[in-house]
Amino acid sequence: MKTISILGSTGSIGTQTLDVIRHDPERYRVAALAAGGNVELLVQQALEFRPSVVSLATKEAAERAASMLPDGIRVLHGEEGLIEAAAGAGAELVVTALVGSRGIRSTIAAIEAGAAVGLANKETLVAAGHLVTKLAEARGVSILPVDSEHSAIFQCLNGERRADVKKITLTASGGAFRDRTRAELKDVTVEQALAHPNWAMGAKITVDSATMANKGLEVIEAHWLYSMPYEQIDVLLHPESIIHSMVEFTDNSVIAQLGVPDMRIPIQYALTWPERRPSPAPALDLAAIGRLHFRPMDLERYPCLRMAYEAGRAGGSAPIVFNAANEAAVERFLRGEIAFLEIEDTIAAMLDRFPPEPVDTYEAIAELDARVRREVTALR
Ligand SMILES: NC(=O)C1=CN([C@@H]2O[C@H](COP(=O)(O)OP(=O)(O)OC[C@H]3O[C@@H](n4cnc5c(N)ncnc54)[C@H](OP(=O)(O)O)[C@@H]3O)[C@@H](O)[C@H]2O)C=CC1
Ligand SMILES: CC(=O)[C@@H](O)[C@H](O)COP(=O)(O)O
Ligand SMILES: [Mn+2]
Repeated sequence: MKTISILGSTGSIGTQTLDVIRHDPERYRVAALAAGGNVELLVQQALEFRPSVVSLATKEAAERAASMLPDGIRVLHGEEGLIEAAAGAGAELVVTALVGSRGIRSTIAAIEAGAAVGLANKETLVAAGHLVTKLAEARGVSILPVDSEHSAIFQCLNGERRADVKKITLTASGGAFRDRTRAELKDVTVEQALAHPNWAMGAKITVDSATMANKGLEVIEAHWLYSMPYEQIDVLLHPESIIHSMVEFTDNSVIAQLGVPDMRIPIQYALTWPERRPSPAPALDLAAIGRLHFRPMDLERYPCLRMAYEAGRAGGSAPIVFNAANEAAVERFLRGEIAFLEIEDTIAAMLDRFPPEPVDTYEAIAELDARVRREVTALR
């Protein structure tokens, strides 16, 4: 039986992780669940899975949850509650499914406690990849990718020698606007940006898919997870999201991982690795799909991806600035305060305003992240 804590249990990844657990209940015990403000769903999950710790974002939310839960469950809140859920509930594996850079601190806490990490929160590696990978190595802790592309690469690299890898290729669906020109992006609405063609995900990542910032974050995530130079990380448009990513070797052999676009497959692999188990997700039927399509990536069409490559290559503070500017701009877009194309303008402005410099501690990352957010909020 594996003991698991889930940070962000009420979100898209969190609820699908619980679905994987529900499908194979003898194998898992849930140690802790942490969420933001969705008290009703968290309480429902706690009554079903009986963790010893739950945490919510605020004291008020935690008090409301406590009034609905039995005495045996400790109800915590805020950053301290998150850290306790990550590090104090005895989990062997912590699934990090918070959205955004607020996931960094609790991921570090899980690693410091010696727990393996099922990493969905890609912003952690984008902003703190240099610290988190070093810490995980020092503690002998595995970071198991949940992100579908990185799970695919993880599976393709199984048993291979790193020296034999020529390049990795991340596939990109193109998101909600894959068939629009840049001119056609001027007046797109929030509702249109949230209509991802293949995946049902949280709002922030769905907008990131539409701007291609998601693939930019994933390029940086792959750089840290697989110690891969940016020159050896490619992106290929693949509208069907059936090939989740691939690895090309020195002999020009290419190994790809395929499956239906259902996150329960990569989530489950992070939970069961190195074993495989029957999945609640449907099987892939290539004959029914018939054809798969591919298009080259155009960095002029997708400046967010170009800026992510540049920020990743520059290193130091640049990916932190890219990530914080993107998060704050997407929040503003979702609130209707800025237009879709102003997301990329905001990132460009922040990368100009904050030239790359070394950032070597978690505290310095958090401080820079907050400064960039303040600047974005103050724009216009
Ligand atoms: N969804 C997907 O298919 C994929 C997601 N990812 C990555 O996984 C991460 C999660 O994405 P996704 O599940 O889509 O996001 P969602 O928005 O669906 O879920 C976010 C979760 O974070 C919780 N949360 C928000 N604020 C706080 C807070 N202050 N304290 C504690 N918890 C908080 C939310 O709680 P509440 O709802 O209760 O407020 C919710 O449980 C992201 O980094 C994303 O990029 C990667 C690959 C695929
Ligand atoms: C499911 C998953 O891993 C997402 O990150 C997905 O990759 C988003 O799709 P895009 O390829 O459109 O970014
Ligand atoms: Mn992905």
